Amino acid sequence: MPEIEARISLKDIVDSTSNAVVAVDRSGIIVYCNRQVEKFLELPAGQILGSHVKKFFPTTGLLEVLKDGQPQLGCRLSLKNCTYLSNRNPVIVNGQVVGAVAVFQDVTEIQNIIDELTTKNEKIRELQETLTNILELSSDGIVAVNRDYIITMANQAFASFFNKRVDEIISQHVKKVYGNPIFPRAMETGESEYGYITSLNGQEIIANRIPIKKNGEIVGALGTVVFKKISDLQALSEKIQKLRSQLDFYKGELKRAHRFRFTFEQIIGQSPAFITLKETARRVAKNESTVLIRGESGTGKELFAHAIYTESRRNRGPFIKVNCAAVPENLLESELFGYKEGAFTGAKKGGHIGKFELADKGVIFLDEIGDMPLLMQAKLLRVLQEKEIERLGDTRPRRVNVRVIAATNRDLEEMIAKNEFREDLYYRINVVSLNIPPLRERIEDLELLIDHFIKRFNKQFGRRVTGIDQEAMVILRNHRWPGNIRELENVVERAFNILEDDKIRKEHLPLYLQSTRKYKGMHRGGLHHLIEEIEREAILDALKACGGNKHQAASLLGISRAGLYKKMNRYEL
Ligand SMILES: Nc1ncnc2c1ncn2[C@@H]1O[C@H](COP(=O)(O)OP(=O)(O)OP(=O)(O)O)[C@@H](O)[C@H]1O
Repeated sequence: MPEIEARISLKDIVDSTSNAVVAVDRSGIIVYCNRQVEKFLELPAGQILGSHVKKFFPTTGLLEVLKDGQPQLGCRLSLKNCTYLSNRNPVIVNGQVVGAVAVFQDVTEIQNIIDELTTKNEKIRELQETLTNILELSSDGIVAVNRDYIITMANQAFASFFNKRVDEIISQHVKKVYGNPIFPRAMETGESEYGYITSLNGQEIIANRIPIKKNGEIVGALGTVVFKKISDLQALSEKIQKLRSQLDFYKGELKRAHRFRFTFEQIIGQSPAFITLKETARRVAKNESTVLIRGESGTGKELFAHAIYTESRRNRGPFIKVNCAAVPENLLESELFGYKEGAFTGAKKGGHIGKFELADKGVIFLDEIGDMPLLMQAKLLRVLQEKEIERLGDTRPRRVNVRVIAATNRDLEEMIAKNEFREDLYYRINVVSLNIPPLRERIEDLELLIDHFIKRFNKQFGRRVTGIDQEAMVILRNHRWPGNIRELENVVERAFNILEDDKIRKEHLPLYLQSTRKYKGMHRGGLHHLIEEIEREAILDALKACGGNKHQAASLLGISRAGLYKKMNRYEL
């Protein structure tokens, strides 16, 4: 020992520690500092010794230690962005405090670690709170177990299956809480299972079980109850089914609406009366009034109804068409107003939405309103007045926001006189009336219309037909056009099917239009055969001109409907 003392002084030892050491005398004057202090203050000892300690360490506690003789241990202080732990002790000689010494240790790194841990702890606490919130907000029952089937986490929705609180089931073995543990498979195979049916406390449920893995090893499992009652699922499935069929319907209607979305620009006609009519219709489109469109068959009533809808504020809503003449009388009510599930035998499950409900916020187009049975007319009137419908078999009224556009080719005034049409309904729907003139009354539009159809069929057939020759034009101009524009459209389409060059000529027109053709074919089977051939072709043409409507075709041909059916049978049409 004495030898070591000779070679290593006490100063050398104190200088070698990583701690800084400062000693003051009774009056606080620095009498000693080691090399760490010189380094820290970046001054040589000569400039430190003899100065008052406050000069270099303004917050020092050494003066207090000098005063009360009590050591101060483990004090934390910050100097030059570093954190130090300081132990301050009095220097006592002969029972008297003759000075004080402070030893500082740089703990910045430790402090940084502590700070980091504190922040992490805070984050963990926040995460825990979020998780607890999620668990409690979820209406699905959630439970987690560890490898030993001890419940480590659960929410109230799950605990409620057993009429318990969460804290009563946490840390319990699953078997203690409920008889049939739902986890073994997930725990053993490590595979998730979704949507399996099981029972929990006597209640049939649909659940998922998912293994919890850590570093590839199964450490537990998570169970979630998706449906508390199977009946919930059935109700949901029915709802989806219903929505799906509604969606299909809407898709179809949307397609139709896109296909047939007509504007006034597409309604061809330059005759003065027609221009005035279009202007009136445009104006009418902007308000909400019910519109009655009148005109012979094929004059473009539906086209006008569409254009009014397209130009109206309701054009983002649906356009729903009902052909009152085409729907059998006994089905018209359910077609218009829908029915409730079980309303009658054969009623669809989930009921059926009527056209009025489907047209909500849009337009309903009641075509051939003159053919609506009287009983339905009364029901329609009530809906128009009350703006509410009742589904068949349902007493709950449902509000509908629908604009009505009706059309007919019948003489409603005459029908009223014969008690075939209700006068009150007539006044309800006849708020604004648009009369579309037949083609023969605006024959000046014929050429324009033919041009329009030629362009359309050129596109459709990929042809380059340039027009119609003079002879054919004269024939068409002299025709009475009982089938109106529809008939003309069919005549042009028929010509496209037979012509080979670029002009429509007389021979491309249907037989009933070309008066000379009758005599061809005499040689083939005599007069009787010829008459039959002409009759057959005339029926075909009339049907085409009337879009397949037999009632109209019969009146076009000037025969009864029964007569038309007979002839159609005979010619196997
Ligand atoms: N002004 C027109 N311009 C162009 N095409 C027209 C015009 N008017 C009618 N059409 C066409 O004629 C055909 C018949 O029109 P629409 O169905 O609108 O007649 P409608 O009066 O409603 O017939 P119906 O009384 O038989 O129901 C449609 O193909 C339509 O596109």
